[in-house]
Amino acid sequence: MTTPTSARNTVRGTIDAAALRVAQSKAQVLVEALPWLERFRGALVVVKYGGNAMTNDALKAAFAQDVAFLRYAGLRPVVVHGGGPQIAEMLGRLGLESEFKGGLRVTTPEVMDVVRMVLTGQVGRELVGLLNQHGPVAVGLSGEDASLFGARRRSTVVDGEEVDLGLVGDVETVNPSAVRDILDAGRIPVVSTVAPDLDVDGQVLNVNADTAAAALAVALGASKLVVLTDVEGVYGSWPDRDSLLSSLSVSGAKALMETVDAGMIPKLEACVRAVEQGVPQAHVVDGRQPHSLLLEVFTSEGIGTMIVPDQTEEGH
Ligand SMILES: Nc1ncnc2c1ncn2[C@@H]1O[C@H](COP(=O)(O)OP(=O)(O)O)[C@@H](O)[C@H]1O
Ligand SMILES: CC(=O)N[C@@H](CCC(=O)OP(=O)(O)O)C(=O)O
Repeated sequence: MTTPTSARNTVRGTIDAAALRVAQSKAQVLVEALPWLERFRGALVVVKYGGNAMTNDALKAAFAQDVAFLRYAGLRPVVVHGGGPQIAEMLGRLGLESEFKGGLRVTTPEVMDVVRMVLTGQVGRELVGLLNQHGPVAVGLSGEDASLFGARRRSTVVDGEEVDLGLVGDVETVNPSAVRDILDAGRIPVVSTVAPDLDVDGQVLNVNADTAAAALAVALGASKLVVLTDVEGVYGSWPDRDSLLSSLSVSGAKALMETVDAGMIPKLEACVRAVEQGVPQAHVVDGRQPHSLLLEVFTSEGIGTMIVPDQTEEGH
């Protein structure tokens, strides 16, 4: 844990006008956060951290600072992480191949072993370690623990044809009691999204982390779902960089799903699912920008794209 340095017993000298302006602008940042601190005090926020946003150690450390900040500011963050690129890297090292269809990884039993090992044993552990540098707060668990998730196998449709994805599932049941226990103890749950198969005892399924995060946000009655990814937000006409949307209604998001590329489909599906089932707002935010989570929660303009129920035009 970092200890704040004390300025006591040191001579400051004269504060010049420029230094005073800097100090005042720092105070202004804190004051701008006040209404959001008041509004979200005690609020449960599910944060989905995508593997593509974990590009370097500094960014991961900044993410851990943000989540710890939320916790110490009195919110109740729940982290749900992905790890697609990390799974790909390990598959490569082991000489195994896998392909994506409709944004989902075709998962053989061998690939499933690697998915489980990387998500629960590697990515989840690393995030828990980073968070615990800010105090003994983070507890990792997977969708297998205390029956957190239950999933059923799913297929996908590509070019009008149904395609088998192997051991890939959709989360159909959520038992959030283990997550609640961790929250009630004042800690931060860090969830890996491997899920037991409801139809085959002992079988686990690979589920998309965006959709699992949405299902958990609904089951927990979260105030927000924030999806951190590798793009500034949702673009109305991708890849036109002038078409970044600051907010989007559920109907708008559904219409857009017809046009977006693979990676964005599960994200929009997840946000729509969360908002339709009672989460007041979902956000797609650029995880490559340090502290994007803090900017989303504690600044008046927020960042990225906010998805809200139809006919809602409120600030974040
Ligand atoms: N309309 C759109 N707006 C933003 N990104 C889009 C859109 N359509 C497709 N994309 C693609 O979706 C990607 C995000 O998905 P993905 O890479 O799977 O993220 P993650 O690993 O965080 O789950 C973006 O990098 C972009 O290439
Ligand atoms: C079925 C499916 O595609 N599962 C994903 C699970 C990890 C994930 O979703 O990671 P990101 O959030 O980093 O994309 C996969 O195997 O890559």
